[in-house]
Amino acid sequence: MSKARDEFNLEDLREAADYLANRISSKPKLLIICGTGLGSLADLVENPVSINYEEIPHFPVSTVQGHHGRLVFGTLSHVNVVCMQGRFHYFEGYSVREITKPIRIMKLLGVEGLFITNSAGGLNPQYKVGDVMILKDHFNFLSFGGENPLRGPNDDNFGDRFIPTNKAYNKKLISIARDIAKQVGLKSNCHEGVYAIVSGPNYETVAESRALLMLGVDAVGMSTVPEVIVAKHCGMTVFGFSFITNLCITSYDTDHEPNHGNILDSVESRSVQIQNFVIKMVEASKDLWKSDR
Ligand SMILES: O=P(O)(O)O[C@H]1O[C@H](CO)[C@@H](O)[C@H]1O
Ligand code: HPA
Repeated sequence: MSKARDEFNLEDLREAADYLANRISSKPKLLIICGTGLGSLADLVENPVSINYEEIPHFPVSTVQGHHGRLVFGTLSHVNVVCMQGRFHYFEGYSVREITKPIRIMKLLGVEGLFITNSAGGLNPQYKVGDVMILKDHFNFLSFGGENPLRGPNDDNFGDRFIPTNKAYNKKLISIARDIAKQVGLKSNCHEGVYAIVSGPNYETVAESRALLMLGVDAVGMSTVPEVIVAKHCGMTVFGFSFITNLCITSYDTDHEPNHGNILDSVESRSVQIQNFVIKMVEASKDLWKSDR
């Protein structure tokens, strides 16, 4: 029986990175992944060059409503950035290695930092719809079931076989984010918490939401963690936040049900504040991403 080609095959990753390098005039230092409904973050990019995922060799394609499926290269606060307007999820049928392929391609292009965003359901009883949660840690339920993107042959070109993840989210960037949240008017709507990935695509049962809460999870979604693990493996500096689009249901006495349409609408309501938050985060951290470093 023939063995399937490894999604992290270096030749394929290099082919994709070389293709992108030939289409852009300056290489990015910072990758911004736009979560569900947060694609308008890419509208902030100056002198944009957009490349559809379909055009890039070996790149996966987006299948979820609210994810455009293109890379937007350009500058933000004088930093060379690339936005992924659309990400990949395990529930779409992709393996966790396929989901995280873009991280390795960007590393080959010279990216040193990752700003990762997502839409998530709030579990912490203090959270409200429209709040922001800065990620201080995560809980990888996929990995508990063996679905870790680093499972399989380790490529030493990128990083070591065994890596720590207890400091996955950069503390300095978290502290900067605290101040910036106040500046953009998010003070009482901004929290620091633990994000958990579940496979989806169904939203949680009452029993599942209650269990997640007991385990110390503040917000739950279906993304982000695989990308963060692969970014840490290849030495990137990571900052992440969740936009709380709905509250997880922990009571049997309600008729309410979460749905993706409402989730997209709730992001819309705060998009300007979120954009300002991201612009100021890039501005405040720009010494980390200087192009001549
Ligand atoms: O994590 P992002 O891509 O922001 O999207 C979140 O929103 C979708 C569910 O409404 C799921 O895909 C979940 O992961
Ligand atoms: N659960 C899981 N994923 C999500 C949710 C949720 O409530 N909201 C947005 N993404």
